Amino acid sequence: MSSHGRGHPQGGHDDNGRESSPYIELNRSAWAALADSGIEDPLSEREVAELSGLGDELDLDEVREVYLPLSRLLSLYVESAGQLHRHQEDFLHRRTPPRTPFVIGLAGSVAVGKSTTARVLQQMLAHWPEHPNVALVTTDGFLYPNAELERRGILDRKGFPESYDRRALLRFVVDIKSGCDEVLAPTYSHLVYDVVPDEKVVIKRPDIVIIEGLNVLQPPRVREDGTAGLVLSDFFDFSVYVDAGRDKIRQWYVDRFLRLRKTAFRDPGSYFAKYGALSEDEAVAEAERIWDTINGPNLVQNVLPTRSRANLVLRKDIDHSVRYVRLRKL
Ligand SMILES: Nc1ncnc2c1ncn2[C@@H]1O[C@H](COP(=O)(O)OP(=O)(O)O)[C@@H](O)[C@H]1O
Ligand SMILES: CC(C)(COP(=O)(O)O)[C@@H](O)C(=O)NCCC(=O)O
Repeated sequence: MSSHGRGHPQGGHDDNGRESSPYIELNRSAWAALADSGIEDPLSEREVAELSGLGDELDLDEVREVYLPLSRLLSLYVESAGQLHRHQEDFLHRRTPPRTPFVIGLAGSVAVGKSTTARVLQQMLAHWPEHPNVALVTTDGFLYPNAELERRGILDRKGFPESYDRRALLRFVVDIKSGCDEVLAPTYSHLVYDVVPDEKVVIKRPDIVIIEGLNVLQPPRVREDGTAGLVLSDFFDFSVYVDAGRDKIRQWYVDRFLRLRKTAFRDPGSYFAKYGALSEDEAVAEAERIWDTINGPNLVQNVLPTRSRANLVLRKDIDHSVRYVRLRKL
């Protein structure tokens, strides 16, 4: 265990008598010190402001202290994955190895700020000349359409594992990893609260693909005969879990709902336009109801249990800044 990290109760002891653990936990300043001080600011103040999601605080310090070390670490992983892939192709005597994009899974609760993290990583990784083409895909496009969720009686379980077309998601990531020149991803509109049937994201010859969503780290389901198939995360080269205390995330969800009430919900096309007329107290009660019946239970039952599977956990404080980082070192 590092002197600046925190101990873990699980595991025995290593040769030096220290507690052994597959994780290393670094507080913010210890993690920030891993950024190469020789590198100038990777993003401008304006870029940072544009990347920040609704209600998500993001500033240059966060980029320098949290995301710069992370993008350096990820670049090491990208390089070594590329080398390993080339060695394996040599072993197979394949003369023209297919390109295999590096895939990053990004998980975490609704309203924890995954999309901001994903956008920052996308921009920063694209600044490295070795891998300029970084694509970002959110899994909400793979949700079943509302009509299908209704037919299955699970419209009030949007975001739960069964609300996604998991087979299509798996096919998508296999196509990406197989080096297909062009892969299409379906899209979702938060405004309409449904998938958009005719709108696809086109992913062309990417170097890196970030797949962001609540349930990207779900383990496989065990079939009746005891076997289990492949899952999305089997194709991840690295995974990040954005984490915060449950009460904090609930608060952020309610705060965001109140902000959306003054912005997006005013749009007559919004599924939530009906909430525009609610008083502040009624809006808080409605946001808390949605949280306590859908997003909160999904977090506890399905999302949180996948946290230990991530290579890296970014743990946020109430002000949305990352307080410590936990890396799987083994
Ligand atoms: N009802 C909504 N109307 C418009 N935008 C929304 C709505 N709900 C969420 N969003 C936006 O969609 C994005 C994804 O939100 P979410 O899935 O909660 O993930 P996260 O907060 O972890 O990024 C965020 O940028 C958020 O501001
Ligand atoms: C669309 C979502 C399931 C998130 O999907 P993701 O991109 O994580 O796959 C979520 O934002 C959502 O709408 N949940 C349903 C409950 C609610 O209205 O907040």
